[in-house]
Amino acid sequence: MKGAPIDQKWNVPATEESPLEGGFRAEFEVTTERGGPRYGELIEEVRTFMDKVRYASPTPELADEIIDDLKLFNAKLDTLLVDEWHTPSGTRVDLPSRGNITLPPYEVIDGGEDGVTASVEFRRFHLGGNGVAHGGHVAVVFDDLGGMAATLHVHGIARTAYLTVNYRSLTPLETPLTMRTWAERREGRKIFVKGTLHDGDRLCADMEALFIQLRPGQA
Ligand SMILES: CCCCCCCCCCCCCCCC(=O)SCCNC(=O)CCNC(=O)[C@H](O)C(C)(C)COP(=O)(O)OP(=O)(O)OC[C@H]1O[C@@H](n2cnc3c(N)ncnc32)[C@H](O)[C@@H]1OP(=O)(O)O
Repeated sequence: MKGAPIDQKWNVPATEESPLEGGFRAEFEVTTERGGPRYGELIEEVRTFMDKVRYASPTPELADEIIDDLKLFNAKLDTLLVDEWHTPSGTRVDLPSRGNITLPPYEVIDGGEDGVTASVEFRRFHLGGNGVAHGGHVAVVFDDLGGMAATLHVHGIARTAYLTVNYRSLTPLETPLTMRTWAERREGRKIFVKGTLHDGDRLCADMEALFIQLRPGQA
């Protein structure tokens, strides 16, 4: 298990009430093949590049060279752009963070109706200042794994109404941390979710959030 629990039924079939077009898609196409066998490596290489960019101080000549190289890469990808529902990024359940390049990499250790446990590692490019993680990146992971806990709890798509993070101690970079998220209670479409982030026994942050289960076809 890496980006999401594979044993869960993510492939909810489309119905007339919950169509594929318009609103939030009812159907998540879980994939392990899109982007090919080395897609995870591609994402990892991009993350490493961002780590380097965050800390490098290039000469103007090197910046010119890298800009030209990046333009070539971007032109290559331009020939293969698809919509969000058909990209590997976000749907590859076999990869950390479902292969989603925008998320800090996490691996789901356990996930179901009772909650989600994941190992998350903030990269060097997630630096906030003074060697530790930016609080916004911590909140992003709480949002994604809180949303996953809500989704698994109600077997339906939910959106964040609010999310409050308490930063209890510094969150280190390049260190395997444990995040737990779970639905504390449910009132109809309202799912009250809680979460914690630990470095070993030390609590780095905790959160409380409200997710609203979307109605069929709701955006
Ligand atoms: C392929 C692989 C598969 C894999 C696996 C997938 C795994 C999956 C993981 C992904 C996980 C991603 C998780 C990211 C999730 C986002 O980041 S979503 C993006 C951020 N959120 C947004 O953009 C939401 C913007 N807001 C909205 O769209 C709407 O306001 C909402 C939240 C949907 C609610 O609107 P609504 O449905 O019309 O509901 P509404 O009637 O206003 O409110 C319903 C109830 O909630 C209450 N409520 C609403 N908002 C609030 C609030 N802010 N505070 C308090 N109460 C509130 C209302 O008072 C009402 O209460 P009751 O009167 O029923 O008691």
